[in-house]
Amino acid sequence: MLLKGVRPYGEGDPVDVLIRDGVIAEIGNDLEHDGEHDGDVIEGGILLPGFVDLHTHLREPGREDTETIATGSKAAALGGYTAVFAMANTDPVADNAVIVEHVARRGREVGLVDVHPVGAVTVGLKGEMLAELGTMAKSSANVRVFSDDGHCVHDPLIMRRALEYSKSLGAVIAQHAEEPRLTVGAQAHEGENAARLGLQGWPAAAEESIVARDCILAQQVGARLHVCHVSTAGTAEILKWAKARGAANVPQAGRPGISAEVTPHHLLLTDERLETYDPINKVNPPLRTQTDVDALRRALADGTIDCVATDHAPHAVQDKDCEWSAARPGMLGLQTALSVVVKTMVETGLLDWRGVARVMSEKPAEIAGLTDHGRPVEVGEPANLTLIDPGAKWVVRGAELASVAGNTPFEGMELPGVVTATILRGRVTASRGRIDA
Ligand SMILES: NC(=O)N[C@@H](CC(=O)O)C(=O)O
Ligand SMILES: [Zn+2]
Ligand SMILES: [Zn+2]
Repeated sequence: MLLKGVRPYGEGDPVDVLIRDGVIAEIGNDLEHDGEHDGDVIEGGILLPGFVDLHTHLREPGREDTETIATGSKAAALGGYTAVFAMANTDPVADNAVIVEHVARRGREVGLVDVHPVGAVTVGLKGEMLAELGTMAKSSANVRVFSDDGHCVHDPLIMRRALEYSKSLGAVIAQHAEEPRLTVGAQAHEGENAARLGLQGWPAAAEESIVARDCILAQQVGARLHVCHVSTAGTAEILKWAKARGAANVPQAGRPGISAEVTPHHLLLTDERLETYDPINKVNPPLRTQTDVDALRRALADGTIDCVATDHAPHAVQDKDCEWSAARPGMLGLQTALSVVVKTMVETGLLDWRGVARVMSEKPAEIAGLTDHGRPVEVGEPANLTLIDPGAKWVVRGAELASVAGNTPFEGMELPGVVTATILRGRVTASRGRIDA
């Protein structure tokens, strides 16, 4: 395959990139095919390492009416992703080797993106008994990220045991930080808007108190903690404090002791959208205030928050087109993530394209311990790549997205940045909005 006139990280003059046997073989000018096979030739664009999503809900097994590993993989490839981590809140829950091996095998069969199953921390996500982290880690799914996402590991002793166990496995615990006793019946950010609209509040303290506790536990144990979907300015401050404090005892050289992600929707949307009571805007943790949005953008730019993760959460029409308190929380994210990052971070000057590569590919891969994704765009590296047309714009239509579900909060928005090609080990998986099956 030959990429002609592309600009790695959007820097310097256009170059040609020759890919052979799934590896970047040559980078230079006026490169030609090596003759034996013509392969694809793709022209132009900004070349980045393929995106890695640490937080995706593929809904298989159990809710294939909203997404499957196949449709979710298509959405991921169209969004520029070459690897995704599929959360364990499936039905049955991915709290044992059989389920995680099924998800990994299905992902390989579909073959559009590397699907890495996340293992549950506790049996059934109930927060009461540790799941078999060891057998999931030793299974052919090679699980290295454990999370009860959708639920919080709220018992501090269980969380401490999970951190100790994950440390022995060289794994990381990804926490959905929500103190459940502070969010009983919570529907939206606890602030002026929820009060005025009569919606039960989801206080920032419910997230921040868990994050502070978990940072202290992780540093005491010397284990690795990843904070899911950071949503408040306060959590960003706690992360800055914890990272400064914990700089000394990084448990595994080269891999962050404490890391965190922010979602595209928390970088752009606020609780002003509650006005319409449209449950498309219902999400856990909830949309917060503009002050929070601005703080999250700054924290992502300065590295306090390590990466972007989509929290791609497909839901059926009947779980969204209903009255607010009955609706399921969650938003689609895989196909719109890059564009929202361009709109909120690149166009605002907070990140350059090297920064986009860091937060969407390099850091997620490092946190999860992937060795073949998030690599430099250099000769000898695996050809897991994403080509972007930065100047193009597109209008989001939920019905046109690859997911079975259509619950995008960006419906009708014109967004900047189009993924023109996604390449998985030298093979085009998606180009200009089409899947190259
Ligand atoms: N984010 C959400 O609002 N929902 C997620 C679960 C989660 O991430 O908490 C889901 O699985 O639907
Ligand atoms: Zn969550
Ligand atoms: Zn989630």
